[in-house]
Amino acid sequence: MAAMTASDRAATGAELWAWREKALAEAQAAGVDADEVDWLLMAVADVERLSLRLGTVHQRSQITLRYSLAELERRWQQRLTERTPVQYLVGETPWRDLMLTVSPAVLIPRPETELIIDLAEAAIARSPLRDQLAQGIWVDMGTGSGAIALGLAQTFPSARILAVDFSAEALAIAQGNADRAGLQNCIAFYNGSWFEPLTSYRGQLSAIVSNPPYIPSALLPTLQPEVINHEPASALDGGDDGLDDLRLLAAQAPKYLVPGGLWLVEMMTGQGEAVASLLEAQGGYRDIQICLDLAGRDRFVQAIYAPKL
Ligand SMILES: C[S@@+](CC[C@H](N)C(=O)[O-])C[C@H]1O[C@@H](n2cnc3c(N)ncnc32)[C@H](O)[C@@H]1O
Repeated sequence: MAAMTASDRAATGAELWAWREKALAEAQAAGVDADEVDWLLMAVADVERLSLRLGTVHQRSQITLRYSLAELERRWQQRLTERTPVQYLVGETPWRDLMLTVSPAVLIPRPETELIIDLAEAAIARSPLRDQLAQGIWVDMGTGSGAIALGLAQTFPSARILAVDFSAEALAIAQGNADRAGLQNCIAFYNGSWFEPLTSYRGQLSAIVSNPPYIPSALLPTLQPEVINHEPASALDGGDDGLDDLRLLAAQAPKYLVPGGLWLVEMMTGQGEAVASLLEAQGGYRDIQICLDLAGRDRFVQAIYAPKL
């Protein structure tokens, strides 16, 4: 980004309003969600959503900017022509009640994933071991931006959370997000492939929670350009049937969970029966449940580790 001069750091309400009108027309023509225009504006300028909706921003004589109008326009054109997700352009995204830093090194945490925290909370509330589990060691496998680890740390303040990712770049973002949320003392970060960095935790984990890559490789080219051209392929590609990583998590978890511990994953709609079958075939799980997302689609599978004695 070019260095900003003092005059770059401010715009009139009328200037921002005119830019917004132009961008809204371009968004409509390009099939981009109109809300993204306001999202970008709010990230750049000291403006409230309501003042944009009501048009009162127009009346303000001077508005402070984080970067210049020219830079705003450059990023907007990048959104339209390169289909760069707006979250990467502004460098952050809301998730639950958190604001998370994101970069192209991490998957943009999705709204549907927010539910995994509520499912974990409900599963622990139902467990006869609830106090023990809630104070135990939890893992977010494939933490990316750290979204799930942070959500778990907020929900289970007495738990110790481990966040694993094989991308060192992703872990740096996740660590920054833990600092930003004041949760850095609750979460330990591990760089490595799935259980590899956790061998010292065998038999000790209260819960394994994960949103692993689950998209069948052949489907990757059919994803929206925002996803396939910008988000890390290593966060998406689940191998031939999409189940490579889910299979590994189902097979390895019994070595790490305490009896009564929770196994909870997100998967692609339509994979519920296959994932439940993996767990049944493994033999060490009970209470296997396919859970729906808010749109009513199978999106999560949970189970309790119950070793055969
Ligand atoms: C679908 S993304 C989920 C990111 C984040 N948990 C979320 O829900 O937004 C999957 C994550 O798994 C990580 N990952 C992929 N393969 C891995 C492996 N073998 N070991 C550890 N992490 C892996 C990717 O780097 C990515 O961050």
